[in-house]
Formats: sequence, structure tokens, C-alpha cells
Amino acid sequence: MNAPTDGAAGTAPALVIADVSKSFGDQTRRVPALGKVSLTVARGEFVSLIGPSGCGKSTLINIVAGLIDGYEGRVTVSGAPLDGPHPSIGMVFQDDSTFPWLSTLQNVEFGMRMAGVNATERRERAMEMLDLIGLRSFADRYPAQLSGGMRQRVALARALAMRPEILLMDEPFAALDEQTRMVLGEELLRLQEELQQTVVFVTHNLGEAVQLSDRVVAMTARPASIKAILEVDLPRPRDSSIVSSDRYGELVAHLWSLLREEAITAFNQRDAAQAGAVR
Ligand SMILES: Nc1ncnc2c1ncn2[C@@H]1O[C@H](COP(=O)(O)OP(=O)(O)OP(=O)(O)O)[C@@H](O)[C@H]1O
Repeated sequence: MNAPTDGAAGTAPALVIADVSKSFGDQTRRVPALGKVSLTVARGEFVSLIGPSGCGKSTLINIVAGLIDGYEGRVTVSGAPLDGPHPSIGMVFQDDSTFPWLSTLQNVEFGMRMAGVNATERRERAMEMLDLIGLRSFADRYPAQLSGGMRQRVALARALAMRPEILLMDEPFAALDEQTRMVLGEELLRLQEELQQTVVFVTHNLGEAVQLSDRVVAMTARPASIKAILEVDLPRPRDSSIVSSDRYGELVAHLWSLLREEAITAFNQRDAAQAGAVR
């Protein structure tokens, strides 16, 4: 049901989100998490979603991942309507999602094993991914023997080994220190360019959004809608040295000017909610 249904799949945008909105709770207490959001992502494009804490970014990305239903609007992937988790959508989360009892190689093979890819092809694709992310020599190590940054690379390799049409990343580097984050950002840029991977990336980090993206979607305070879309006209291929360019600085400053008011609104929303809770 989730496979592309027509010959247009090759030309259809990777992702179309049309008038999607979502509320949580019941009639007595409804929390509108997402206003009406419409966004089209082209094949091979890197799009970031950025907005204040609690505005609804994860809700949106989880809808696209097929992990949340009961929403209004439509989502299509390569021209086919989304109907639950999609085999060609990969996801990398903020929390370490490696399995501690599996080696690096087995972790990378895991998704393929679940999808029924045969053992030879599984091994071949996993080793190819480990080469690509520079972890071949760690194939037999277990997550406890790896750093946090390496574990996130394993999670990334596991998702990419499935050859997803769309890779969703929900604050994948948020738990890492700034320098590791920069290094992994650079690695992600390289992989994305090499694989021409479509990526939708959620972050709180303005610099990271500008460094990595073709477009940055600035979202309003909850319920999230799209406030503005920033086109990032920095040259590609890029690496982390782009952060020293004037244009990078201008784009980050512009992004903050779009988000500042929303961050203040979200801050006040949280204050009001806390005051309500202690009253
Ligand atoms: N399963 C749920 N049930 C009830 N409310 C929810 C649920 N999931 C999210 N929410 C609420 O919806 C709103 C949006 O949450 P969401 O996690 O999408 O925001 P976010 O922008 O990703 O936040 P953050 O930046 O802090 O990760 C929040 O008020 C949250 O409390």
C-alpha cells in the first residue's frame, strides 16, 4: 500500500506535506500541536525545521515517519499517500538508538534483517556503509566501547543502509558536544552530497541549520506553522569551515530575526503553563 502507485513516482517530489495539522488530548483538554503546515521537499534536498521548544517539530516529523496518526491533511511520499510507517523513510533520533547487545556491524545490519534482505547483501551493504562513515575497523565493537558521536554515526549508517528515499533526523546531534557536532555535521554533508539523499532535519541550533541545509523552515510557537523559509545560498560542496564566511553569519542573524519573537512567545507559553500547574 505504501509503494509508489503510479509512474509519476520518479518525477514526484520526495515529500509533500499538505495542510497537515494535529491536536493532542480529548474534548475536555485539547492541545493544538501543529497548525496547518504545507511543505514540499524535492529529491536530494536538505531541509531543516527549526522553531522554539515544544512548538510541534517532532510532531510533524513523527507524522511523516508514520508514527503518529489521527492528523488532518495529507502527506505523500514520492507521489504515494502515506499510510503508516513507510519502508523508504529512515529515521535517526536524538537519543542513542543503537542496540547495546549488537556489534557495530550487527547494528548496521539490523534494519535490513528486519526487512528480509538476504545475509550476503546485508553484509555487503553494511560494510559499504561502515566504509562510508569510517567505522569499518570498529565493526566488531559494541556500543559501550564507542563514543556518543560514534554511536550516532552507527545509527546514521543503519538508517542509510536501508537506502531510504527520505532520511528524517530529529535533533540527532543535540546530545553531543559542539566540536563533535561540527565534525558529524561535516560528515553528514559529505554523505548527503555523495548519496544525493533527501533529508528533513530537526534542530534547535541556528548555525547547524544554516551550515547543513538548502532551505531552513522557521516555525512559529505552538501550534507550529511555517513562519518563513530561508533559502541558504552558501556554495556546495560545503564543510564546517563555511561558518567563518560573512554570508553564513548574515544567514544565521537573519534566521534569529525570524525566530526571536516566536522564541519569546514560546517562553511565555511555558511560563503560563507552569504557573497554571502550580496554582
Ligand atoms: N503524545 C502526546 N500527547 C499529548 N501532547 C503531546 C504529545 N506529543 C506532543 N505533545 C505536545 O505537543 C506539543 C508539541 O510537541 P513536540 O514534541 O512536537 O514539539 P517540539 O517542537 O518537537 O519540541 P522540542 O523542541 O522541545 O523537542 C507540546 O506541547 C507537547 O507537549
